[in-house]
Amino acid sequence: MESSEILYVTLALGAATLSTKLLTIGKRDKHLPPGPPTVPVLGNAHLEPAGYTHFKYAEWARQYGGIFSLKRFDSTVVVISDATVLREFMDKRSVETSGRPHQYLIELMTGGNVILDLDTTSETWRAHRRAMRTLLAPKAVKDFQPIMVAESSQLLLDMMQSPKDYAKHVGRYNYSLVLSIGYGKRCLPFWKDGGEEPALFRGLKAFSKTVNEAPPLDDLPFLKYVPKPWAAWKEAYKHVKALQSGLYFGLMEEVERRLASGDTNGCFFEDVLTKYQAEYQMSREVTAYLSAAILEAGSESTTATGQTLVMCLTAFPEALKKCQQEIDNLLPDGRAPTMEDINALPYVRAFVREAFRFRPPSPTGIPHCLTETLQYRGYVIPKGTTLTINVWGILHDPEAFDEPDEFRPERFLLSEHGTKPGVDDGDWRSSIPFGSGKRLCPGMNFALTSLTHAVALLAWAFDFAPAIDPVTKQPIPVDVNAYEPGLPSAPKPFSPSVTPRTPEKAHLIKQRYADATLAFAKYETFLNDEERKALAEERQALLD
Ligand code: HEM
Repeated sequence: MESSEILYVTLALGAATLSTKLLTIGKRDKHLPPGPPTVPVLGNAHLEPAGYTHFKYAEWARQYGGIFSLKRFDSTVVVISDATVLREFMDKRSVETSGRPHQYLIELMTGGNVILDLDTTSETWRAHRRAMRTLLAPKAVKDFQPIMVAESSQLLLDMMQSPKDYAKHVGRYNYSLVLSIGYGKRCLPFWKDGGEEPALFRGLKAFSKTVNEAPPLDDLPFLKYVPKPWAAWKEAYKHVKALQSGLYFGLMEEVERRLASGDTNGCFFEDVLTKYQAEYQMSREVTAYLSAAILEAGSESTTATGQTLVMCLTAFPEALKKCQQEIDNLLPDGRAPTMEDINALPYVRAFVREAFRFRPPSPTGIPHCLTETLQYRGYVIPKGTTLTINVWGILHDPEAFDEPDEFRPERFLLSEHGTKPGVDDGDWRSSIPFGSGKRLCPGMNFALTSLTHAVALLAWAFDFAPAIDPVTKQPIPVDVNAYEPGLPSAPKPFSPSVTPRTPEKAHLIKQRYADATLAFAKYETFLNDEERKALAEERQALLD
């Protein structure tokens, strides 16, 4: 054969192989669970909406069942939409179902040091997980009660003084809690006196923006090689990395300085530096990045949920009234509910559980990845498959819940999981919004305790209602369907009117805040003498 003929045959064979390969990309293997029909190359990628995917997943679950699959180009996603499948496949086979899909851009930003993104076989994951268990053990959480109570008094005062800023107040409250217990340092109302937003919030916003604006680098890896002028993410990720590591190392160094000067206050990071760093063999970098587990994981979802709770208090007057009646019956002397009172407030607890069901903060969970090929119900699901828990679909399944789109706390008084009569709820668990298996959220009990206490206090203290439009004099309706597209899922801003229920309660709110001065002092050592004096005067002035 002539050399030109050899070249021609080689090219033809190459083209044929490539087109055969291209035709298999996006195709669903016959052993996978069913799913929507695929098209070559894209698979189902063209059918998946860019935001609010949970609505589409819930629709597909009704069509294809409690376990269905999607093809995204060459990769496979399995979506779990049924409590029994969740238990059998995810929880019971957690050793194989608890990996995390690798995300190129996130790894660049975090340097592979963040618990949420690591495989469970990684040493860093194990060390961070052990540390979180120590921080969030029931006994430790009990020790932190004084600051939790003190922070809740700041929350009530802030809500009374500027209800329109409810989102900031809820964010500050949750962040200050984890900052105090983790690093022994409060977050004061940062918006006062033109203060700057905390670095954590700026870092989280920059992180989400970078991830949302980047092209699909994991699905189309060749995009990684697009030159810088056409790939803004290549600069953006460096900015995020610098912001986050600056915050984490900065906080760690602050605690180191306090330890060196003997100015300690018993916060968790003092134990990390003096004990756990050596015990869990954590490098300096791995130790610093524990912040991501404490601060980011610890405040983002709780803040989104806190905002949902304020929305529900505002939008559902009947449910608010029932919370208030229950609290008033339990505490006829009018004192504020304590954490110990929560057990005696079943309706308030049902209100919180219904809010988690009605608007779960992670409606499609956080994706896992299968680390070994598994067989389940006759399907063969290959290693590397992304596993998504369709939390929204499970908690809005009309087969399981009466009128799932209605906010009705009573359903949790009638059955343990709020399911309707006749539903076999043996496979259900109340922790579905918090993930599954080895990766189940370690902060679940802490979050439930602090949020339920906050709701009890807010309902005790205030009447909530939609704010009145100053021009039309009509209430501005709260749209309970208006949610931000990102994760965790938080309501779009709304306008609540928040009024103390009685003048006595308004006074008690100020009194509680002034009484918290001592509990706060331990966490305000970063203030200089002048700042401390000004704050003491401000607290006293409230009571004058
Ligand atoms: C309303 C509050 C919260 C919700 C809804 C929530 C939800 C979740 C979810 C869905 C996951 C993923 C679990 C999985 O992959 O299966 C998770 C992981 C995690 N959460 Fe939470 N969380 C909350 C509060 C907290 C708090 C207060 C902390 C700590 C103080 C915390 C620390 C973590 C950590 C460290 C992880 C990573 C676990 C891992 O990947 O192994 N979370 N959370």
